Order: sequence, then C-alpha cells, then structure tokens
Amino acid sequence: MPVPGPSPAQSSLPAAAARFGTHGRGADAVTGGKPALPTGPALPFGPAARPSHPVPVPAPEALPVPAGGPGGDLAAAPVRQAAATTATPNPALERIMRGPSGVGTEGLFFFTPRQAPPAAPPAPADPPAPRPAAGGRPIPGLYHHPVPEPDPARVEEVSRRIKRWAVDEVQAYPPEWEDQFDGFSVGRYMVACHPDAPTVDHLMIATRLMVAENVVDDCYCEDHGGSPVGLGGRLLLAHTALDPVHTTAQYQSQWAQSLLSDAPRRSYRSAMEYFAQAATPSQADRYRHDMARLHMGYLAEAAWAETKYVPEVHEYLAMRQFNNFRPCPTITDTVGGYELPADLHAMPAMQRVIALAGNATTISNDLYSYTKELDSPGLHLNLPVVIAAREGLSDKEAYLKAVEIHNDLMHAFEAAAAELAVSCPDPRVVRFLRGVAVWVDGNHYWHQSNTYRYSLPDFW
Ligand SMILES: CC(C)=CCC/C(C)=C(\C)COP(=O)(O)OP(=O)(O)O
Ligand SMILES: [Mg+2]
Repeated sequence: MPVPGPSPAQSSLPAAAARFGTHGRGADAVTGGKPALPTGPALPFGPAARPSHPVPVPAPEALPVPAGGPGGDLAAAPVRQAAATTATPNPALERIMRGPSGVGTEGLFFFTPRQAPPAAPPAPADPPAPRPAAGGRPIPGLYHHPVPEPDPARVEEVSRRIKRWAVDEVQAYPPEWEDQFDGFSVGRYMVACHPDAPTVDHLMIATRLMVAENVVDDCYCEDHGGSPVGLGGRLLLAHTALDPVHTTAQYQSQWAQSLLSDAPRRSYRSAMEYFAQAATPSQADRYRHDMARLHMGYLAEAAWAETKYVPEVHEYLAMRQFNNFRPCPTITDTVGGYELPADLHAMPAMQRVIALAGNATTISNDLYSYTKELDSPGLHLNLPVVIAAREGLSDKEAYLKAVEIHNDLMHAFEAAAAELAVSCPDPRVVRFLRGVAVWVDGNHYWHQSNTYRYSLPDFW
C-alpha cells in the first residue's frame, strides 16, 4: 500500500518518515532549503551546549555495573589479572568465557551452550532460557542468538519519549505518518540492543541517533524523497550537523541556520547534541568517524545506482562494510555509561571485531529486507541480488549463499571477539565486546520480529 504524500499544508514539513513504513513511497523531496521551523533545544556546539569538561571516565574497577546487567562479573580484579593466553584452567579466564548470568544476559555470551569454546569450561548449567521473540520467524539456517523480550516498561517509556522528540523537537515526520513511525518500533529495537543501559536517558541517546540515521537515509538516499543525484552535497552538509563548521562570523551563523532547514539536518543536529553531552570527546569523535564511513558507503551505493553498475560480490561487500550499522554498536559504551578508551578502540584486533559485527548485522538486514527491496522501484542492491547477478545463481541459490556468508561473518566475529577478550582482558574491552555482541543479537531480534516492515521470501 503506497504511503500518501504529504498534504499541501504539510508539504513544507520535510518528508522524513518513510523509513518507518513498510512500503513507504512517494514522499516529497526534502533536499531543498526550507524556512527554518521552530526548534527545541539551542544550537549545538556553542559553549552552553557542551559540558565544560569531559564526562569523568571511571577507573576500570569503578565501572558502573547495572544490577543484573553485563559486566558485573567482569569488573572483578581476577579478570584484570588473567593471563593473555593460557593452556591450563584459569578461573579468571573461565569467568570471561562463561560470561554473566541472569535475566537478559543470554545474548552476551560469546560461546553459547550450543557452541562450546575451545579449551574453555562448559557454560553454566542453567543459562537463562529466553522467552520466544515477539513475532516473526527467523530465517531458516541463519546463525543467531535469541534474546529475551526487551523490558516492556522501558520499551513503553522510550517509545513515548522518542515520539515527543521526533514530533516536538525536530519535526521529523508529518502527522499522517505516525503509524509508520510506530511500526518501525524503534523503542523495542533500542531496548533490545542495549540491555545494559543504566537508565532510560542512556537509551534515548541511542534511540535519537537511530531515528536520525534513518531519516537521513530515507530522505536523502532512498526513494522516499531521496535520490543518488546530488547526494554528495546533501550528505556533506548534513554531516556538518555532527562535525561542525568553524568559519567566519557571517558564514558561521548562516551555516547554523542551515542545520534547521530540513528534517535530516534537524534530526542529526539534535541527536548529536544529546549524544555529545553524554559522551567523552573521544567517543564523540569515534561516532563522527563512523558516520563519515557510513556517508562514504551511501555515496558508493549512489554512484553505482546512477551508472546502473552492478558490483562484483567483493565490491558489494566492501561498500556494505561502510553503508553499515557500525555507528550503532560502537556507541554501546556511551549508552552503557562507561568509556572504552580510544587506544583500546583503535587496536587492530578491536577494529576487526567491530567490522565483522557490523558486516554480519548488515548482511542480516539484506536478508530480512530482501522482499521489501524487491518490491521497491528500480534495482535495489543487496547481497542475494548481487550474488544472483554476478555468479549466475537462481534467486533461491543466491539467497541461501548469502545466508552462508552471513553465518561465516558471525562465526568470524565471535571467534575474533573471544580471542580479543582473552588476549586483552581489560574489563572495559570485555564489556565493550559483550555490548557489541548483544547489539548484534538485538538487531537480529528486531529484524525477525518486525513483521510490519519485513517478510521472508518463499524459499523453504
Ligand atoms: C541505523 C544506521 C546507521 C543505518 C545506516 C545503514 C542502513 C540504513 C542500514 C544498514 C539498513 O539497510 P537498509 O537501508 O537496506 O535498510 P532497510 O532494509 O530498508 O530496512
Ligand atoms: Mg535492506
């Protein structure tokens, strides 16, 4: 069912909500500069908008450990003293591999009861049994970890607050698209992905960014008012809502006003303002870097769409490593209320873990969104489509091959994460790795259960 375009009265509002619909099409363009709308918070990046000093970074032994959340048993001193490698039983290492216990921690295991780690003790006898997911069914043969249902009270509160932000603070979508916004279920998504968030305020940091990222993708890139034509200029200007321009007074104020001129920029600006207030400067810079990666991926995809180029499979996978969920799991420490320091984040082994996790989650999206994208206008690239075109396989064979690629990525991610947890048992590293792992699982849960948005092909 096509989504009706905005009414004339609403057409001055940027059409930003198509991301939240199952078949949202025909949105008006939002790329032109529109008159500034009333805004909520003050402009970001001014002295008043920022903490005058970074949020204090706790020492490892002082890391916040929410009750029942991950990391609780990881902050213990014995873990910090665990040997880099060991051939003999080591209680600290055993605890790392065993991971936390308690409700909500199933997704935090690198090794599940189904997959015993090499040279590691068996998992605890009574791991929490996840309740069945909200709906939908997993893709047959897709390697994943079920998660418990996200805390309904948190889901309700995040959902309430995010709608107020989207409607009142950034005017992200016109009123008639409310049901599509609700159907996206971003509250359930973020609560599932961040079970260790200490408070709803922490969850809101991730939720605003998630909405803003989708508003930009829909309105600038996708067929909800977006287009590959001119995308570079739009994305660069939107990127300045995350990474501010520093120029002379006359142009500084013009630039600041421009951030209010469409829904993507209003959303980025506001979500970044909230994020930067909670993050350390290093965490904010990490996010900017990840978003620059994302925008580069959007541009490669757009360039191929413009020239109707179907990439080789390895070229597609390279593009999709950038056009990727990566900016979402990499804020897990900010949302968890602690910091993975920059030098630990920058370790090549950590970078590999992050890339593999991002790639697995993004190929999972390719699989769950396959039928939606087949229905969209033009040729929408995703991994099964590219494999079919480039390797001469049937649609079904290509899809099943893409499932295998996803599974290989997941196994590589888990192996790399477990290896790093052993070789660098700093509790912040281990907690971050678990945060990424549970984000991967929450992301799968959301895709599987979002039957409003996704449906599986008829291949089984
Ligand atoms: C949330 C975020 C950082 C998104 C950036 C990249 C992105 C939009 C995806 C990885 C999702 O892929 P896709 O555009 O194919 O989304 P849908 O399949 O339309 O849900
Ligand atoms: Mg997709």
